[in-house]
Amino acid sequence: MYDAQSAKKLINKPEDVVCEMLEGICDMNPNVTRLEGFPDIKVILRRELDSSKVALISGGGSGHEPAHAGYVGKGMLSAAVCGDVFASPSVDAVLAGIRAVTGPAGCLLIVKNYTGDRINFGLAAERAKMEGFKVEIVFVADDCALVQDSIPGRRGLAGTVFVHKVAGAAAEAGLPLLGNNSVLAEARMAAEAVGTMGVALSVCALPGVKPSDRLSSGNMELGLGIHGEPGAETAPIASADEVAARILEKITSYYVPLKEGEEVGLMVNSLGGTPSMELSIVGRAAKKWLTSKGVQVVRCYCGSFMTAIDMIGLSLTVIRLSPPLTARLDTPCEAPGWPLTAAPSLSSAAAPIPVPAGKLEGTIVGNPGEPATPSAETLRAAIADAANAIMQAEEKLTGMDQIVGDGDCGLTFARGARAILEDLPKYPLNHPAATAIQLGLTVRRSMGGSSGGLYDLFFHAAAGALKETSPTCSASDWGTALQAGAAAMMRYGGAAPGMRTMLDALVPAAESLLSALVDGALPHEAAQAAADAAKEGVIKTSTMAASAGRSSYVPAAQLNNTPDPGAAAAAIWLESVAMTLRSANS
Ligand SMILES: Nc1ncnc2c1ncn2[C@@H]1O[C@H](COP(=O)(O)OP(=O)(O)OP(=O)(O)O)[C@@H](O)[C@H]1O
Repeated sequence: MYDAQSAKKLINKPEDVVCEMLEGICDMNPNVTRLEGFPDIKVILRRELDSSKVALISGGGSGHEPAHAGYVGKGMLSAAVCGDVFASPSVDAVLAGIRAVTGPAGCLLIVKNYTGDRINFGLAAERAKMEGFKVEIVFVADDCALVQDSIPGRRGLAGTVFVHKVAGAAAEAGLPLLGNNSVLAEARMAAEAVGTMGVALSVCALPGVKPSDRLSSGNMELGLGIHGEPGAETAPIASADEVAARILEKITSYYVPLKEGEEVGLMVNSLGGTPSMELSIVGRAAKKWLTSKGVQVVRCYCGSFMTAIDMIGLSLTVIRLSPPLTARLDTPCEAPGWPLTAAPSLSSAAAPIPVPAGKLEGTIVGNPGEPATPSAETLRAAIADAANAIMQAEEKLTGMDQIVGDGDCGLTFARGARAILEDLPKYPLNHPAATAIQLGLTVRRSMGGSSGGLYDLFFHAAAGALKETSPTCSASDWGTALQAGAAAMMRYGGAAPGMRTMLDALVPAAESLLSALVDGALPHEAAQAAADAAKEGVIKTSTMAASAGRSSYVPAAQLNNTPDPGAAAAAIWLESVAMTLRSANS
């Protein structure tokens, strides 16, 4: 019995996945349809076919989407013949596909090199020829993991998609099936120019099947296929840069040797479970590696092209290009699986575009060259200690935010604190208002997120309040500045105390600071009163309902007993300031 709970897959029944997926593909793409005989015959084909052009068919087991049904469209495949998950389609299905799309111009079958696909596509081609169809086959064997002379030979991997694209554009351009200048010749040229190798961090989970626990945490497999079979080598997980280098060394050392100045295309292919973020990081490393070898990476493709269901991992494919081959890759096509890729339209390398400086940026109002006054030294220590305290609390803040928010609070605050420590030597500490402006600019540049914007507002409003008195600031000026900062957060952030935000720490802190001073407290005592009020505010947030920030999206029951991380951060830096003032006073 299928256990949806433990399988964690958005399917109905494991036995229906392929049919329902293909129905979905047709429902969502008005340019394709299914062939009669479905579901025994699982062929997805273009609704409008031009029989004067060579037809292209590919296919194989399902589970590699968008390969191959996602590549059916004008300019790429005429049809995709789909098998069950990781199982080659039947001879009858391939033959039905050939009969359906092949006109007088003939048909090319692009087949990944697997024994089952070779047999079923090969037999279907032979039978179709006997029926009078012009049919040719190109096998793609782009796997670079092993130097292999065994019978099955190298596997067909993501490089197959380049062959689809090149042959598809050639067919669309009206080239004949056979001859020197033909669809077959171009498909072969692409197949010979391409090499692929993958890395996996997890084993894929077939619908309804418990995945193997072969890959322990901390390990990766290099040189795998796309059917969950073990890789050629198991190794401890390495960095993106190292993995890209290891894969590319292997690809280019034997199968796709590259000369300096040669042009290549690069494909970064998710095996199904890898986030775009990681694909881009590896893509960056791969492009850098190739460029460092003097190779020109003229096209990059990044995304899901040939997956292994939900496997975490990716493959890199390198294709040696010449201008005609590149032009085939650039030809527009209507297959939804092929990406809209930017071909460089400008000749010079892309350099970052400079941002015109705003009025405030870089304008240091005070003079950092002046000798520091004693209060400037205290301010420096207070800022440094507070930033260090926030950095030390990163893990704690993240832990809270993972329960009540989006899990980035510790990172965001630590990023801001680190940047403040970097910028601190440049702050005009003799001039508190100017320093507050610089603090605002630092957090604006570094923190990001809602809390970064809110602290930017906070510091700029605080600077406004300090300007009246700057450069000499009393403790009550600092209290007023704290109050003004919190008021600006409320004005623009829309929250108020009681809504489970950092205001629940900052507002009582400002009030306590000012009232302690009115009661005759010394500055460091008033600062301690502010820190204590902030801590009490933090405790209160644990039982508050959230009506602002990410916590407002979290179910109320999950919030209970965990304080608001932004409030906790405020209490941490206020406590640190109080300690610094206390030691400056002793
Ligand atoms: N409107 C607001 N006013 C005051 N403080 C807020 C507000 N929204 C969020 N916060 C505070 O910011 C902290 C982090 O908030 P949140 O997780 O919403 O933002 P973020 O992660 O910094 O940014 P993003 O919204 O881009 O994810 C919260 O713990 C809360 O204290």
